[in-house]
Amino acid sequence: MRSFSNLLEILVGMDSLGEAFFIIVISALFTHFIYNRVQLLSYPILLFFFILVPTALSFLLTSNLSYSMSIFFSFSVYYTTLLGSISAYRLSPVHPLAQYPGPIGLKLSALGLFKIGLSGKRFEYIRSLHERYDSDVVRIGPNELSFRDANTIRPIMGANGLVKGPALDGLSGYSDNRPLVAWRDHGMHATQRKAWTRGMNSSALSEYEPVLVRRVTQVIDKLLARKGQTLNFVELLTFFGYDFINDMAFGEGPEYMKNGDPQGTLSRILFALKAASLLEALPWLGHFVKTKLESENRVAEARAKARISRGAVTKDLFHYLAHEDDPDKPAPSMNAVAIESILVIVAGANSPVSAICSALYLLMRDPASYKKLQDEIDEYYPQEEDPLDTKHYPKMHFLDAVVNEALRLYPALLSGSQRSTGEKGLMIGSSYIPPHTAVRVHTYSVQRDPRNFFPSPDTFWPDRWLIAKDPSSYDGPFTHNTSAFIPFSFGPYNCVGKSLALKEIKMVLCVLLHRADIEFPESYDPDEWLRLTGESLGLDIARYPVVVSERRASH
Ligand code: HEM
Repeated sequence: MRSFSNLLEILVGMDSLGEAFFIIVISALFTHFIYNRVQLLSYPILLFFFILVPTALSFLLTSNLSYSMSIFFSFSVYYTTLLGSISAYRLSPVHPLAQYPGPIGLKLSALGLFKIGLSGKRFEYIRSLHERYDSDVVRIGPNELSFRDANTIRPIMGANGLVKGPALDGLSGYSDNRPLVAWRDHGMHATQRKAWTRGMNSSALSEYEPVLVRRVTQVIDKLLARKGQTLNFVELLTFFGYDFINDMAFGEGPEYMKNGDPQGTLSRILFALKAASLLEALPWLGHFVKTKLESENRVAEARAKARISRGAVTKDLFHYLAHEDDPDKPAPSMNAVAIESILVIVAGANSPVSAICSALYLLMRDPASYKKLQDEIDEYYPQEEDPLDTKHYPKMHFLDAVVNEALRLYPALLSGSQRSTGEKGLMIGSSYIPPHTAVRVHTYSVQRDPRNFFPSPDTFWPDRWLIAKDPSSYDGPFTHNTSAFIPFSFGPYNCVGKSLALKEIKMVLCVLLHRADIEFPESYDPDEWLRLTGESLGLDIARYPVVVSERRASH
């Protein structure tokens, strides 16, 4: 009461300059109040609150100050108050996320995570925060939490879990025409996913298999054509991945393995993914800037449109996405189908290639596992059997273990996929997460947590997957929590391409180790790969050189 009467006394005693500054401060506080409730995301609204209001307020000062000084002081006081008020609120105990630990820089602004993203090591940084604060929940943004506890996977990502967070809004330019992965609305997502599910069912996959066989044969022949020489494995595999996905999705493509990439298209896509990943931290920027991914998007869309107009030559993925398989259903618009093309290319090519390259890297660093896998392949595929024939893959437990272990250590989405608590908020255990909080289960931390995988959670040890099936075969403390293994995500937004991806990864590894021996050149320091591998929109795998020698000719 006393402070209120003090305030009144001050106000009454104020001169006109004091009153003017007081009004500017109150206006800035009001803008913060609005900012906390509404997204100020259109040019006219931004112009109003951030330019027009302080400009109009400067007129209150013109009776005491020159016009230019009035503008200067009005903007200075307005912005200082606004930023001060926002910062104080975000750091204060009244902020809804105040109870969760995190570095001050990240609590203050999403720019903090944006800056970490530039290093490509956001995944390692977030894991280090969980360790530093010894907490399963850390605050990684003013309004974002990261979770490390495997028990949160189901409530956050499961069937009754949360909708997608705003991270990918910026990439879609907030448009109503989005690829499947970017839909936040459960209903729209479920409708759009139906065609994808048909395009990835077992009969569709068997249509794609001859294409895969042809491309795998081609890539191994390419490798062996340069036996004894040092070659860039990741680049060749990337060419393979893009050639396969173009055939599988559009029925044809630019033939990177044959022609190389003289136009630098793939380097542009990979660079664009890095730039685009930064928009994850500041999605609202998508209202104002177009990323380089946007231009690659247009190229991919043009290819999809040409394919749809041409009609199917084979039953490729767009055969299903464009409902050519079900002519009785109303066909989706050309734009709605074409928008999927960049998702097909990027998710369909990069993720399996990253998995193959990380598995091979890890095998080459672990000669015992390398030999064990090669022995298993030789056992199932003796000389007279063809490893391109997938019939034995389901029985090859060590192959399965190698692929799982590579995906455990290097999942495609190292930092997981963002969700939002929406209007209702979320109760997890005894903690309440307030409405409109962005949350992510941090895949990299969960999959390397010793409470889920023990011993040696950071070590490539495929045998753990065999021991899990027969725990009596291991003497000592052992933990293997498969519900903490989520490389393909979990719940309604999980990876629709999982079966195709696993078939592709297994076929390449099987045929490669069947026909060739492969190792790093002596001059190469494999630790360099660990330093350079990072995170963009997905796993950004570093290149490494290999030397191959031939074991046997093809069938
Ligand atoms: C090792 C290979 C792969 C891994 C680790 C992987 C991982 C993932 C993950 C983690 C998600 C969830 C994304 C999110 O929640 O935001 C996802 C979604 C998706 N993936 Fe994959 N993926 C792989 C291969 C593929 C392939 C070959 C395709 C086929 C073209 C594909 C198509 C998709 C699509 C369309 C989605 C969106 C699903 C939806 O939102 O309903 N992925 N993938």
